[in-house]
Amino acid sequence: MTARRIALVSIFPEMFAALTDYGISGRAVKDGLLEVRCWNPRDFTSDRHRTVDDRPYGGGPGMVMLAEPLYQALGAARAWAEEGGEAVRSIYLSPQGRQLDQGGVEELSAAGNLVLLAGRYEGIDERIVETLIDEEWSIGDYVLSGGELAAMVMVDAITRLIPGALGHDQSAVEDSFAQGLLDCPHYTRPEEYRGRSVPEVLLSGNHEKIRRWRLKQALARTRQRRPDLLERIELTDEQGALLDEIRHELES
Ligand SMILES: NC(=O)c1ccc(NC2CCCC2)nc1
Repeated sequence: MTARRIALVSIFPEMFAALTDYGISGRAVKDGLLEVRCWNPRDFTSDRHRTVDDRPYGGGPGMVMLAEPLYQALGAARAWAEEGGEAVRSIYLSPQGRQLDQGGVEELSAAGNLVLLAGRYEGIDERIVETLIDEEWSIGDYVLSGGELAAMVMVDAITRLIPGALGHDQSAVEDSFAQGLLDCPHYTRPEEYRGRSVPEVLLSGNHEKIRRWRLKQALARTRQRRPDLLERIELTDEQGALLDEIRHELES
C-alpha cells in the first residue's frame, strides 16, 4: 500500500510537528501509512527580506499573501503529491469554504493525495484561489489567525480513517460520529472514584448488554444535545426501539 501523501504550504512549517511527531498521525507517519511534507513560500522569494506579503489593493487593514511565492510553492507541493501518477486535490482552508463534517472527512479520506494551503495575514491573492485551488474548506464558522490549525484538524480526522492507522483494538467505523451519533460516556479504573461508581452494566461482562447500553446512551445524548443529528440519520429498528424506551423513561 503506497503511503498517502499530504503536502502542506505554509510560512510556519514547524507547526506541523504536531501532526508528524505525536499521536495517531505521528504513528501513521512512522509506519509509512502517511507522508507529510511542507513547502514554505518564503523559500520561493527572490528578495533579500524573503517577502511573502504586500498591502491590499483598495486599501484596508492588514496584508495579503503575494501570488508568486504561493504559485511556486504550490507547484512544488503538487509535483510531490502527484508523484507516481496519483490524483491530487488542492485545498485552501478558509471560513469561506465548505464546512467540514465527518461526511466530508470520509470524502477527503477516499480522495487521492492532497495539497493543503494554509494562509496567513488577511488571506491570499484571489488569483491563486481562481487558478490553483480546487476546493475551499472550513473547519467551522470562526476566524483563525492562520490556516495551519485548520489544516491539521483536517489531516488528523482523515488520518484516523486510513486503514491501519488506528491500532487493531480501535475502530473508526464504530466511532459514534461514523454512525452519525454523539459518543457514549466512558469509564476506567477505579470502580469507585470520589464516591461515584461505574454503571453496573459495564462491569457485567455481558457484551451484548454493554453494546446496547452504549448505543442507548449515545442516542439519549444525541437526542438531548443535538436533535438535528437525529433528523439526518436513518434509524435502525434497534435504534428506533431504544429511542422509544428513552422517551417512555423521560415521561415517567
Ligand atoms: N474556519 C476555518 O477553517 C478557518 C481557516 C483559515 C482561517 N484563517 C486564515 C485564512 C486566511 C488568513 C488566515 N480562519 C478560519
